[in-house]
Amino acid sequence: LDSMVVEDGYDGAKLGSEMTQEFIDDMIERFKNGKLLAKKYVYQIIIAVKKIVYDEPTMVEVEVPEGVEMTVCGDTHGQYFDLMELFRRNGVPSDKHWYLFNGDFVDRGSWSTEIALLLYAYKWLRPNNFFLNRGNHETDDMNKVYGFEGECKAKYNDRIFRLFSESFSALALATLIGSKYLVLHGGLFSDDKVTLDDIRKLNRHSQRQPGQSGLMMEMLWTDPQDEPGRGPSKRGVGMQFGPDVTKRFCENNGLEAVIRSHEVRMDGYEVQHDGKCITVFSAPRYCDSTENRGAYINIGPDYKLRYEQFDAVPHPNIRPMAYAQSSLMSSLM
Ligand SMILES: O=C(O)c1nn[nH]c1-c1ccccc1
Ligand SMILES: [Mn+2]
Ligand SMILES: [Mn+2]
Ligand SMILES: [Mn+2]
Repeated sequence: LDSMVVEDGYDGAKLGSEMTQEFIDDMIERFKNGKLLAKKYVYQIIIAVKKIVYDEPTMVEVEVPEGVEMTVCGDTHGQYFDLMELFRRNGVPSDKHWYLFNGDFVDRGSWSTEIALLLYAYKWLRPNNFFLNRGNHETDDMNKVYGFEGECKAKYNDRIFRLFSESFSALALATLIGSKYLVLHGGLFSDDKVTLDDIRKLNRHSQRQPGQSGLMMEMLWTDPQDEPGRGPSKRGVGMQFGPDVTKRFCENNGLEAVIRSHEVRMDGYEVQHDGKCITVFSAPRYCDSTENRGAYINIGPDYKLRYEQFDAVPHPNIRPMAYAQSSLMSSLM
């Protein structure tokens, strides 16, 4: 890395051995204007964040101290200009304004590298008050089909995609807020006996991709259903869990609720299962087609959940999945 030089003509801020707010501010403007980062800096950012997140527990545990507000965001799916709107409405990450992004940062929207690099830059700058959960779109199979792999190759190169892929495998799978709210991308389990300790003890590094079964797959893929019990997944992967499953899990683990994402909601969020299963989704006008709002959840030291909604903003005329490799091409590669 040290021997790598910044390409000629790069007119952005310099990055030294540590991330700075100044670099982030410059990066935000560059991305708004359709510019890229120097590849050397992209390598540095991903490598630094992979190291940070690799050493985090599979379930990160965080309290909200006095004077701090924690915002939980759901899927952003490469919708960079809508993420800018969220930060404009709700405030940017700072020492007093902590953020947790609950997976599916990339794919679908065509500014996935911009979102991934911005979230990673914040994680590097503020490792203890900026949090990232893995989603089912932080996986190779989804990135090949839904645009992130193609976007990395189009804007940067294949090595950068492979570095992102390794960093995605290192991400935490859940975040426990105030011992009250378990935040994870998909949802609960086919086995009633799963406890927070099982999640803590899960060695996420032994399996880079979630596969078709097991705790990691279920945490990234399952969905709530209104009917009691469990049902088949509509996605062909995972399963669906009813209000009784959520009630038992919360009782067994001393939780007030499970906060998850993974599904679009017309209001940007939905409270289900008698208030014990909350979906939050932060990609308004999803894929430029669904007329949904976006939402995020603000949590203060009182641990009350405050829901806020926001609307999509105009973006440059690049369609969703503009860089997705055609399925034929990617199957031939
Ligand atoms: O791309 C999405 O909308 C999405 N977000 N989470 N999971 C999916 C998904 C899963 C399987 C097939 C298509 C989309
Ligand atoms: Mn606000
Ligand atoms: Mn999603
Ligand atoms: Mn998802």
